[in-house]
Amino acid sequence: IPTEKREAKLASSYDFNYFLISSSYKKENPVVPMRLSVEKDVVNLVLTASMGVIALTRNLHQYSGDDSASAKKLQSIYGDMWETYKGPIRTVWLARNDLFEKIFSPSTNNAFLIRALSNSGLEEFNTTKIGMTFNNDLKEWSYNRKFMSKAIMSPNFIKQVVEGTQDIFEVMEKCWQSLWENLGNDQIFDIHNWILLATSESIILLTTHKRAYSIIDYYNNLLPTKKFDTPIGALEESENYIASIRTYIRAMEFFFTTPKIIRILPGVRRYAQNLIKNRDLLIFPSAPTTFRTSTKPVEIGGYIFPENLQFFIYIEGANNHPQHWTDPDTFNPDRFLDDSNKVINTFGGGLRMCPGRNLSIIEILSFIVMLYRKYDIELVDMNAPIKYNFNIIRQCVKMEARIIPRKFE
Ligand code: HEM
Repeated sequence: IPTEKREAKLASSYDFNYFLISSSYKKENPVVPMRLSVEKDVVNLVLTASMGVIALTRNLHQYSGDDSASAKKLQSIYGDMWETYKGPIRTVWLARNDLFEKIFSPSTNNAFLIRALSNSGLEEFNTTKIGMTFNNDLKEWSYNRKFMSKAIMSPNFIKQVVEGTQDIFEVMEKCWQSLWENLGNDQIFDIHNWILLATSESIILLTTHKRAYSIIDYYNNLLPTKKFDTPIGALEESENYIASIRTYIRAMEFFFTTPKIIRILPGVRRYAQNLIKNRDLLIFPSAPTTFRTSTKPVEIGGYIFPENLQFFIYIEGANNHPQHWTDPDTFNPDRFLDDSNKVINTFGGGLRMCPGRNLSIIEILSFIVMLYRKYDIELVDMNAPIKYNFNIIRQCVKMEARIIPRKFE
């Protein structure tokens, strides 16, 4: 089908059905829209009215809040390209590396230099002209990005990352030691929280040059009878500060996705105001995201798409694609020895690629070396699914494990 006809077909296929996905993208068995007529019967009337609301909100009622889980399910049904509507907002989802090529191209002529079009929520949260992630002022964004990249790529900075991680790790070990001595060797640790505090402390140390000591705060709450002192000069209320960074990320998602009509509802309004109050507590933190907006008409996967269209890049779906890797869901680090030149888009790509990628890799590597050099980690339940939240980024919320000091002969 010529591309312009495909586009026309795509547009019309949404007009009268409320189904999750356009049948145009479905691989087989196209969806047949169900039609309801208004009858006198009250039950039917209510049903029809609900269908009307659903037709208007389209996929909104199906949105669980977890983009990654929805994407996984949708990819298994519809293949590597599909689209959804949250109310009037059309989003095209892409889940294979070759479909990202134009979006991740490093050219300055790239039609995807903007992550998301400005909307009233992002305006209210004041994030479209400052910072980086949602900054649509490309001059300002480029300046911020160069400044940050230069700062965090310098050898001196990298040295500070490794040394800082080491210091923080030693504080954590001291706390573990005391917990073992006072509560027994079989202690179960929420390993996710310790790691979250350690990495957050590291970022705080690098950005503010102040030690946060949120690990000690956390330990003091776990074992109030054997408290450690927080050293002088530490950032006060560091646990709150870290919680505030997480709230900030949640807020970005809230203001990006919640329509004004919902934001002005009494309870929701209060919530929104609290998120803004939280924003004002902070320096500007970063939030990794995986979506872009077209600023010109563009062809992807054989379809022509208009400008100002939201694209959601499902990186995980592409990274775990069976066409790309053999047994993609098997944990097999050796695969990188054979296929070391394969594309992995974990940090995005092109000019808006994650500027914190080297810092993260260095930090994760340092942390893993320090941990496994001396300890084994044993999950309490190897088969339990990972508990996580999704708001723009996916954050683990709990991971129970025993930390076992390794025995050396
Ligand atoms: C394992 C850790 C991390 C992962 C997996 C990650 C991933 C990502 C991804 C996928 C994007 C979107 C890129 C795109 O659209 O092409 C992104 C953007 C971004 N990341 Fe990260 N990131 C991580 C850590 C960090 C750290 C530590 C920082 C800050 C020091 C950071 C700062 C940013 C910023 C500022 C952006 C927006 C860039 C822009 O719009 O120009 N990230 N990240």
